[in-house]
Amino acid sequence: MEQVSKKGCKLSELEEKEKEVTASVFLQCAELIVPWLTPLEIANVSLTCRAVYQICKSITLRRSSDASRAFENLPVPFRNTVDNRPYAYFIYTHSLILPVASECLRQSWGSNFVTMPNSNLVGQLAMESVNLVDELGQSVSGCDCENCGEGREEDTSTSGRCPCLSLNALDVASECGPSCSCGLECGNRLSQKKIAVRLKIVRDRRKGWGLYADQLIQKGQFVCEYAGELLTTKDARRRHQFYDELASGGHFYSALLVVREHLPSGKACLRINIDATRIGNVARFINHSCDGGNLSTKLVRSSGALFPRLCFFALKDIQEDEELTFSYGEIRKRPQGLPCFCNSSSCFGILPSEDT
Ligand SMILES: C[S@@+](CC[C@H](N)C(=O)[O-])C[C@H]1O[C@@H](n2cnc3c(N)ncnc32)[C@H](O)[C@@H]1O
Repeated sequence: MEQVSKKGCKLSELEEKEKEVTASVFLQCAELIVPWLTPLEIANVSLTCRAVYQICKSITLRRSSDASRAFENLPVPFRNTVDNRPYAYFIYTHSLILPVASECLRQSWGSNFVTMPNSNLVGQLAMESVNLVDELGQSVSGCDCENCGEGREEDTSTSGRCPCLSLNALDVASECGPSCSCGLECGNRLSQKKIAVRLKIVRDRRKGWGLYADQLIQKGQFVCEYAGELLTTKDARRRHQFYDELASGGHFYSALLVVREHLPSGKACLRINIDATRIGNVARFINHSCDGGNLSTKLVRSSGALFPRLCFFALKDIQEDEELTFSYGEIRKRPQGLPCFCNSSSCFGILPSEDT
């Protein structure tokens, strides 16, 4: 005989309702939690039940439709026609950051809700607070002009030009920065804005993922910055060794780049180690080409910022569907280095490598 509760509902109906509410709360929690999981964790929880499987599936789909997690103005999709990997997993940052401890490495990706991509990256704030200051603690070398970007290329006289523009040198460009009175909308902050060209990340059987143009990119156009963790040389050497071991086992792609800025004295250089392997942006997918590729690199210093940033520009007009590449370097220290599949007529057969 069915029992009747105080409100007159049959107990089995109440139990059913309770189950429905519990299931709906459980699924809402899953929607919130799954975007924070790694691909392996997602694969494991997707086995829980059909509803969680569906959530995991739609999050995987959202991840593969935009590597930039809506941080950039335009989505950067993954395209794979060679195997069943839907996307590559990494944490997104749009700029250089100080190293983040492994236990802090979580970022929501693929959620239905809009999240601030870098809001959980503790290294970000620390990096932004590293600025050049004078003896009184005031930020140095900033400008307080209006229309900073005017006369960028044409005007060679320095009168009336933004002082930040006048600092442009052959191998280091200069932009307005943290110590200037202008904001992000300033015309002299080209490389600090979000990516303005359509890109996609395409899978290759031998090279792994690669970055491709998804529209015509004109010669000279800014493409993206090489963003990632800024490491000390000691840490870079340690990670390099670790990545080499992983790469020798196959299917591991490291994105640790060493940049050297030659100082005016000519006797020393500033060494910058950027590791985009765990935390980076779309530039971490740019493959090497022995012929120099179609991208040029330039160090860009923002006024008042301590470190210059490595930025990529189109070396020539780049057609839609063309792979974006640059040269990783000239030195091949290890004859048994990783094989190169750049396919250029000047291919050396092995990727550049040097002692870090
Ligand atoms: C910065 S990552 C580039 C993205 C990488 N392909 C991926 O799937 O993540 C650098 C690594 O990609 C691979 N790679 C880059 N250029 C290559 C080339 N021309 N031939 C073969 N492998 C290449 C190497 O494993 C290299 O260590």
